Amino acid sequence: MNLDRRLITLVREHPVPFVTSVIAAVFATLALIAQAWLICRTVTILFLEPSSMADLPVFLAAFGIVSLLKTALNWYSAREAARGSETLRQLLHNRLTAAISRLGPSFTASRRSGSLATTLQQGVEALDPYFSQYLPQLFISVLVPGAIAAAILPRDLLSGTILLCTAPLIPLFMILIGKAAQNMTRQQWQSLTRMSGHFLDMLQGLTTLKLFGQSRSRAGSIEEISEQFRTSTMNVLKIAFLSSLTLELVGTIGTAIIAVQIGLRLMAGALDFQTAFFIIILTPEFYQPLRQLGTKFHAGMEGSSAAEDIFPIIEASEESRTQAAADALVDDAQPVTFNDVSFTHPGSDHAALQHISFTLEPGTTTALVGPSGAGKTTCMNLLLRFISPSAGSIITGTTDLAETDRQSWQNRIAWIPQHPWLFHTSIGENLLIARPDASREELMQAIDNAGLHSFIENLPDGLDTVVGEQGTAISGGEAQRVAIARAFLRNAPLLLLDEPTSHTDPELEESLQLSLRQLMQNRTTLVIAHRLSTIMDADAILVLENGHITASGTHDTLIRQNGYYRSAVRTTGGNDS
Ligand SMILES: Nc1ncnc2c1ncn2[C@@H]1O[C@H](COP(=O)(O)OP(=O)(O)OP(=O)(O)O)[C@@H](O)[C@H]1O
Repeated sequence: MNLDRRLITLVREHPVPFVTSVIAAVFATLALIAQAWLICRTVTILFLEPSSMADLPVFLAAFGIVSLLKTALNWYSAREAARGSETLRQLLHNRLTAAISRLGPSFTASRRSGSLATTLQQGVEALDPYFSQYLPQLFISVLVPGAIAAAILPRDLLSGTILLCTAPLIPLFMILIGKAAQNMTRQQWQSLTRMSGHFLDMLQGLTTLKLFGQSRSRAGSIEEISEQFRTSTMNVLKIAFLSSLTLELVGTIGTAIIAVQIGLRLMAGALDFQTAFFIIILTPEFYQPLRQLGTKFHAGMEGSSAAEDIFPIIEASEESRTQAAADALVDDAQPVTFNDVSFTHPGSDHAALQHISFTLEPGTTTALVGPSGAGKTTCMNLLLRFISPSAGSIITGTTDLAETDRQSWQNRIAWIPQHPWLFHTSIGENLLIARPDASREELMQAIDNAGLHSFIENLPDGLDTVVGEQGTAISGGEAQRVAIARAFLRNAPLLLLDEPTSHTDPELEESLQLSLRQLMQNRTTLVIAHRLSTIMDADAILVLENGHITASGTHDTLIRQNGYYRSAVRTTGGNDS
């Protein structure tokens, strides 16, 4: 019946609007029964009991009041359900966003951005009809027919029994059809997320596609995926129409049986007119909620499918939070030691790191060098706690990093990635992201230290100039300076630095290095070195090859050994890894 346990648990957290909605719907049904009785009374007086004509104005007035009440109650029921749905969707959206941010970049990197965005937006929105229509309707379709049957049974046992016997056929058919439709709805949802992922991928890589003359063939594959989505949508719609038709049929046949047997008994004089009329009016209303449940069934299935995408993300992040909740706060400046660490990426058949051991001594600079794919970024991600070791441990002081609070650990880190991300907002806000409570003086000092002063002075609106996506264009070197300024603002004891591979002009390069050297002073630094020339002064250089540390030492000791480091320095002239 599309009753996802996790969605129901969510409703239990905020049950009031839903309970109110169902109660209002039940009262609306009572008003409907009263309305039916008043109509019967009025018609009976008009045609069969002229002697009671004096009571007619009272019945008409009561009919007007009850009709108004019923309309108001139905409106209130729908409004409460919509309010409950709004609260739950907001709650789920917040939890999902928090879960994604808690799971971090290694999680987002493992998912296609487009499909993640679809889950976050359309997935949560797909739950609106589930919460606001399908779920209340489930209760209404039990309570309302129940109330109507209770009103009919004491007046006419036969009609009541026919209603009670035919009613279960509707949910029975719904379950049978639902089972067939479940897979199709799932397929439709998967096609949608796949299509979104593919589309975003294509948009982001449009330059590359154009350059290689592949944009047309890629447009073809978008067409193919859209066609798959269209086919799966049509399949789902076919089932939805089929289920509506079946349920309508059951409702119509049930109504017809009641009408025929009532007509026959009325003609035979076995039933009085008022009771017969009362039952005839109420019978379609008896089937109505069940029919509506049929039309909302599709919304229920879509909600359940979306939930299957949403909840695994929240549950995965809950696991990591449970672990973090028991954690201690991180101690201050301490050596950080990799103790026999191994790591295999999920889904990969080989280990990215195998039995790695080294120590970052406080206040020193350690450089990681090695060919592409050696495991340098994996080391950095382990330190950033975007991922955790598959075996071995990382120790800070005497505490296992896994037992410390992740946020408090990350607060002690300044990270300069290879491609710093600039948000579509002012340059000032882009900098303050590193420390939102920084004073104006601290911000200006960081800008000075990073050598960004003249760049910002020349921007049309200074610090308020919008940069990032579609904002003022910013060069790779300037973006790197923004990252350095962020690190100055962060003022964290542990500095992780992924050197940019692109060459800037020598003058800019020199001034970037100056800023970096100033930043590295008195901090524990780990640098992924792509330009070997920049790490000659490092306190320790670790050579990483194929997931193993194959050599370590200073520049002077390593250059004397016949290994990767010496050959890399010789082949690149000390300029590139
Ligand atoms: N998300 C991932 N899933 C599966 N395997 C991965 C993933 N990320 C990296 N790897 C693999 O792990 C190994 C180490 O990769 P890593 O990115 O750490 O190397 P690297 O030394 O930083 O390379 P580069 O200098 O080119 O950035 C490689 O074999 C890579 O293919």
